[in-house]
Amino acid sequence: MPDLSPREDRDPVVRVENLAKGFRRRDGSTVPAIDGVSFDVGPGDFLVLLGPSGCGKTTLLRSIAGLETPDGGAISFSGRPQFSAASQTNVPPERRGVSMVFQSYALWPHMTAFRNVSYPLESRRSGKRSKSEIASRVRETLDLVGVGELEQQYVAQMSGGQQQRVALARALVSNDALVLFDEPLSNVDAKVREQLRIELLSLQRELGFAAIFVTHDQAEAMQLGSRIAVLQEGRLAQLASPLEIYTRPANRYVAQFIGTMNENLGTVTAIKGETAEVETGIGSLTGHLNAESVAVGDRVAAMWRPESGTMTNSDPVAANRLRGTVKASMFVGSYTEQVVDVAGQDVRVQVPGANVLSPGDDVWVEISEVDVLVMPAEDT
Ligand SMILES: Nc1ncnc2c1ncn2[C@@H]1O[C@H](COP(=O)(O)OP(=O)(O)OP(=O)(O)O)[C@@H](O)[C@H]1O
Repeated sequence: MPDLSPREDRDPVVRVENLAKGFRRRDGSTVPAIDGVSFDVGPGDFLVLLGPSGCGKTTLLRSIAGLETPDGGAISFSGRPQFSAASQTNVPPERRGVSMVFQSYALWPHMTAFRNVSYPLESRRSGKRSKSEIASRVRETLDLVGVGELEQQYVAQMSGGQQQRVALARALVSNDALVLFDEPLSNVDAKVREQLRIELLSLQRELGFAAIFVTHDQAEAMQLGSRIAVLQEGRLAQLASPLEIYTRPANRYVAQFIGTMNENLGTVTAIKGETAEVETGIGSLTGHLNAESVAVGDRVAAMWRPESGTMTNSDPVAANRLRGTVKASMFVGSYTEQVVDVAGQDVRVQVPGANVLSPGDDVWVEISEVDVLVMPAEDT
């Protein structure tokens, strides 16, 4: 098994430098699937690669695994080069010492859970173990992921959730420092998915491996990631903690992709330090300026989260107040979703608990200045 222990303390588990990969289309043009991406993954990190279909997540993950050969840049694991366009290094996947969990499980359906999980240990040339050592390691891992009692069952006879647990056991059995996940939970039903996320996180904390996890589901990314890399057409739009991505999205694309946002387009009428006043179709909104390059007269988007709005029918006090009429009011359990017509545009407000209003009610919506982000309009 390749030694992934860091050569020097400062070497991350994974370093990706200026990676690029293009695919040739039939018409001869090239799609830049990854376009100059760089990041580090430290020990115990859980990095989520997030973005819509076609943004390059899978190509990036497969390049790290060695299943795809990039055109440019470099990849190293704990200081050891795995790929380098400059020095023409390209370590084959089976010698990189990483495990991968796929959306399709990629198990052998007519083999037992035990055989599926023991295979990586038997097939790795270095670090040969005895049969009984392998058997006890396989049983321990199957127990760890909660399918110990299914060890002699054929994979074809298992539910999707059970199969994905076996696939997880197969990835964890070699105890690699890095485990890669390619949308592993998208084929299991919502309840099982939720449960597997919680278990995956506690397993990752317990075992201490670094994880890179691809998903297009932003809620999954928020739940799992210690950091999230949002990809936009092969480039890194933002790499930050879930909290930072949610509260301080780098641009309009990230803001629109993560959670729900009210977005009001308008023109900047005044700038004071980091605060900008924007004249929008629903009135004047003041908020935090997200980019230095914005000037008075520029076209921008004023963006705010539904949960940042409050509703009142008495005189409002916040800097941003909008007068509107309730269009719909839906109790969804922990909050009530209000859709309010303000000057012909819908705004969404989430208020805690049950607070159902009648359509046609006149209301004020208030949003504090710190909760409104002002971003360049073209930044999508
Ligand atoms: N083998 C290939 N040949 C040609 N183009 C490809 C190939 N693989 C990927 N692409 C293109 O590269 C871009 C990135 O694809 P990739 O599969 O990495 O995206 P993704 O974000 O993982 O999408 P999804 O969530 O749909 O899997 C897309 O435009 C895709 O069409």
